[in-house]
Order: sequence, then structure tokens, then C-alpha cells
Amino acid sequence: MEVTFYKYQGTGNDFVMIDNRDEVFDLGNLELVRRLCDRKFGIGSDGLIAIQNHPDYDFEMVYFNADGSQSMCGNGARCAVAFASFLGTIGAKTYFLAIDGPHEAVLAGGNVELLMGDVKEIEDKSGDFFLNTGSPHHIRFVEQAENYPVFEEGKAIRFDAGYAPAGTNVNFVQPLAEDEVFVRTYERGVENETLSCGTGVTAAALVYGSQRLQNSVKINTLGGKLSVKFHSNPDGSFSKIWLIGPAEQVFSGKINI
Ligand SMILES: N[C@@H](CCC[C@H](N)C(=O)O)C(=O)O
Repeated sequence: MEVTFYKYQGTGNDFVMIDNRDEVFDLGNLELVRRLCDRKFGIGSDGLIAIQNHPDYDFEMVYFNADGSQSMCGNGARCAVAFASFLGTIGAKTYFLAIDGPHEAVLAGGNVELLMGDVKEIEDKSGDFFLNTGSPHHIRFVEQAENYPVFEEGKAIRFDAGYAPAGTNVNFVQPLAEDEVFVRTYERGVENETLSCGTGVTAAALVYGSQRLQNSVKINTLGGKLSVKFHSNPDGSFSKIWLIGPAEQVFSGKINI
């Protein structure tokens, strides 16, 4: 069967996008997900997203990492909103469902502004930090992210016994100014560094912003710029967390599945 796919990228985090409102794509076929994401034998991407109809929301986003595992994807969700807009199923504002629950998003000035789920707490990990922004993230501050061995160190922390069996994504964060950081991320499920990770930069912004008493943090990644705004609560939790940045369609095509 021939299926039309679309390729999207959000600050270099790239996704195969499928319009699955007619449910032609079998979401149980993880072998197919892995093949489509494969950069040699398939289309090539960090993950695959299917947009589905849902009775209570504008749409449901179903996200898979390139290895077929599932979690929340911030950049993917921004791309899914841009895709839903391209399909004409939403206006400038939307309310949709992802694996971690409901999200609002706004299309404004070429960006997609995504309301992330509330975050309960930041855990101290002997000078590093851990928090869940829809996906699990380890945060380590480094002086020079540019030359840091992100793959080697990231892989070691991702598979550390302390995070087993689920594992974690790992972010290396270099402070640039009181309200600005550079972030490089090793992603679980891609098992490599990606050019940007939305839930990762959100985690980095919450940790850095709460240390510097900033509620808005500019983010630089290898794939481009994002920003994160949030509200810090007295009990250590965070709410009204907005991840803001570009999301664009790169190309579309047809593939036999
Ligand atoms: N790239 C994503 C994160 C995707 C999920 C992650 N790899 C995991 O399995 O936890 C993002 O933009 O948030």
C-alpha cells in the first residue's frame, strides 16, 4: 500500500509525519516505524509521528522514537501542530492530546508555542539534576559544551543502573548569560546526540532559570534557537511552561508499506 508521508524539522530534530486520521497506518507495526526512521534504508528521522482523530481534542499526536519506543516529544509536538495546521484541521490555537496528557499550542509569528505539562520537582543528583518534562531528563552543567564528549558521556548516564530500566535522556548545558544557555542532548530511543530536544531544553531552562531566578530562558542548540517561559511555584513545582520555536515542513513523498 502506498502512503503519503511528510518530513518536518523543529530546530533540527526531524520527524516523519503521517496523517493517520483514516487509520491506514498500523501503529502496532514497530518494525515499520523503525524502517521508516532508518537513515539508510528508510526516509530517515529521529522519530515518527502519527496525527489521529480524537473525540475530545482537535487531534491526538502519537510519537515514536526512531527505535520504536514511545515518550513525549516537545519538538515533535511543535511539528505536529504545524502539520495539523497544514492539513487544515486547526486554526491559530489548538488543544490536542499527547502521551503525557493534554496540551495547548498557538501558531504565532512563524513559531509554534507549546504549553508543556506541569513539572513536579527537580531532583539533585550529586551536582547534576533530574526532572521529568513529559520525558525523563538528566541535566549536567559543563563549561564548554562545544567540545564535550556528548555521545560517550551521554550514553554512559543514559544506561546508568540508577536509571534502569527506563533510562533517561541526557543534557549538557553551558551557561552563556543570566538568561541564556547552550544545550546538547543525548536522546534515549535515538541512542545518539540529536540537534535539539524540546523536552530536554525545557528541563535545562527550568533548572537554570530557577537557579538564576529567571522565568524566561533563551536556548541555543546545534539545530537552532528556542525559548522557554515558565512559572515557579513555592512548593518547587513549575507550571505554565511554554516551549517556543520554529517548526517547518521539509518535504513530502510516497512510500510503500
Ligand atoms: N526529541 C524529543 C524527545 C523525544 C523522547 C525522548 N527521546 C525519550 O524517549 O524520552 C523532544 O523534542 O522532546
